Amino acid sequence: MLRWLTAGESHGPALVAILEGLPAGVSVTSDDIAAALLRRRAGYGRGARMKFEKDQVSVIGGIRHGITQGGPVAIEVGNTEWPKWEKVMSPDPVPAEELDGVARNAPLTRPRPGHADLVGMQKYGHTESRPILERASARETAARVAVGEVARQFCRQALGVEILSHVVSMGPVAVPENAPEPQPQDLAAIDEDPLRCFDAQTSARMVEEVDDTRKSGDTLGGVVEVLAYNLPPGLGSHVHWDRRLDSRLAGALMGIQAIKGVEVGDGFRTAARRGSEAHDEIEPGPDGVRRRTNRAGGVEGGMSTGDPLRVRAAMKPIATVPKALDTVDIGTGEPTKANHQRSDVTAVPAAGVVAEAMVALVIAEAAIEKFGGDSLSETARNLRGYLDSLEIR
Ligand SMILES: Cc1cc2nc3c(=O)[nH]c(=O)nc-3n(C[C@H](O)[C@H](O)[C@H](O)COP(=O)(O)O)c2cc1C
Ligand SMILES: C=C(O[C@@H]1CC(C(=O)O)=C[C@@H](OP(=O)(O)O)[C@H]1O)C(=O)O
Repeated sequence: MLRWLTAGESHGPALVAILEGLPAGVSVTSDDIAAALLRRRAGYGRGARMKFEKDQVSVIGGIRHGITQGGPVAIEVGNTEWPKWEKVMSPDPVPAEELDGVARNAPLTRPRPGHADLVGMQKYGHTESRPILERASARETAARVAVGEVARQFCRQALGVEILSHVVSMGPVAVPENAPEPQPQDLAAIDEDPLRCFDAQTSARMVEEVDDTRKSGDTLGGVVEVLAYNLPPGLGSHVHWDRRLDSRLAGALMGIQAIKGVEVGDGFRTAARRGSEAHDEIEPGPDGVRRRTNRAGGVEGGMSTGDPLRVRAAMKPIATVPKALDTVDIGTGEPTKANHQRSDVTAVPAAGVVAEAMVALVIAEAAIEKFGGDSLSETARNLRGYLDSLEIR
């Protein structure tokens, strides 16, 4: 069984993540994790914070000399901005006079629409939103990407699975429906594109859209697509709702801050088609049976089919809109404008990197469930044995 958890706040000293249940023998270094975190920070449209803040990776346990040992993998992602927040976010009590007049400590009583602020204050009994927004912030996704990188290496080394993502729409600007699907070797080129879009012409139009939006004091959302190649057939199961691979992927993607819709395969587009145009017909192929198309996105009956996995996640526009939205000051009860300091214009490219991490964690979990193994070689051997013994190919 694979389990993982994160802890930490946006302006705390560090985020931490623990990944438990991963076989021994996966090669992964702090540099691999740091590189994954750098990818998450990149992307046109992100705000000032991405420039001055740095992630500091320390592996606390579970990896020795670049190889997982079989015990829990614990990773700390330190925040270089912590000295500025040491008093405001101190875990221990701070004398009142030391906080007097500290601007960062001013109570945030103007909850931002579209954030966890208002309902979080109600639910947890706070009179200001700092305690809520610190944990709700998508800074937490740095910890997910850290453990997601370990899971990705497991997927690659044990299963030969490669995971990538690209931005397919930014606000109203979308990649054409018939554009070619990126392949694993295209990931480096996608990462070089300012919007992580696999279509240079569309990317240029997306950049313009982000610039226009920034100028008008507004924000943007969009859609990312994650692809996973070389999955074996049979991860997940049709027998129970929470064992379905599609439901687990949907939950994992919806669990990313600001994701409001998930599509598996052609998803919502399928709903508009007739049945004869919606499914993937089966035919004899040179290596056994195969599907003629992959409209289902590599999942049928809640199980991976062996065709490329294709899922999309729709991100809402950033909620901390610079031309601040209407709210109520909880201290006075008066209408006012929401708290705003700065924000990303869009974080869709970063959301794609986070989505890759979530997909890697779900695939790793489903593979460990099916193939077991306390070491990488044992998992790989069990996978080979399963593939060799498949009666229908
Ligand atoms: C990578 C990433 C970066 C984000 N950056 C911001 C941001 O700068 N400003 C903002 O208001 N929301 C940002 N968000 C979204 C908020 O965290 C999210 O909307 C908020 O926590 C409320 O959660 P909900 O949208 O899922 O309801 C970001 C999300 C992600 C995934
Ligand atoms: C710090 C990160 O993202 C932050 C996520 C975030 C939010 O509300 O989710 C809001 C912004 O922070 P702030 O409100 O302090 O400017 C982003 O910069 C990160 O991704 O590392």
